[in-house]
Amino acid sequence: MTMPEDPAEPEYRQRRFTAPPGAADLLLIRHGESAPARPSKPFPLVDGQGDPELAPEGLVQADLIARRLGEEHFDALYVTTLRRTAQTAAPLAERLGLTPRVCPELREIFLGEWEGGVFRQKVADRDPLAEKLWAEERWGVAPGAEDDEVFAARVRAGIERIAADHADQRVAVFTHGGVIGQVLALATRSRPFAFVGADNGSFSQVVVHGPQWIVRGYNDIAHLTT
Ligand SMILES: O=C(O)[C@H](O)COP(=O)(O)O
Repeated sequence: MTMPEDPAEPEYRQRRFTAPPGAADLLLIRHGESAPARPSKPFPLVDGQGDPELAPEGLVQADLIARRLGEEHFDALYVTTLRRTAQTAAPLAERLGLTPRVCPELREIFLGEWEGGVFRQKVADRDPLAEKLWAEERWGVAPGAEDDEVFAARVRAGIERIAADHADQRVAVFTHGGVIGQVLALATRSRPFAFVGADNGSFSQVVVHGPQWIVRGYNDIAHLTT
């Protein structure tokens, strides 16, 4: 026999996630597809780093990002020093009436002698050093590349700076595949490359609350596949 419910008894529903007070809610967006690398025409460099423009496919992805997010609220948009992030942010920035800010710390890993498009060729050719880089999960295997710990520290500094400037706010950060992988590795203490390979135009989400970085999503591409 079931007992009748006592209307005075308290009940406890499952809790929905809410960001802790003071946290910054960061949507990490990988830029759209960039122009193909051609051995005869290396990418222009900015501070030594390859700076291709978006490919036509990347421009379409930028529009799809703006269509998905254009009715949502963001307090700020960030891009890096590399034009593929600014080009990807442009349609959303226009819809929202926000001017993107630049976070240099969240520029891509510096790949030394493999900048300008060479990295893609080495990977496609299954160059032994490229195979070693993937096997050991260390960018520093590329000749002259940025040290992995230095990269991790600057990415951490960039995320911490944005989080400090945007407590209780929501921010879209247009950045790079290597950077998104690094942010999620820092958040989860995972293998270094466990989250490398986010798709162009994808969304990943991290809620940053001091040293506590809460992962809310990785590689959401629903807006690109409809
Ligand atoms: O394909 C590339 O050029 C590298 O993987 C760089 O990735 P990114 O375009 O996300 O910076």
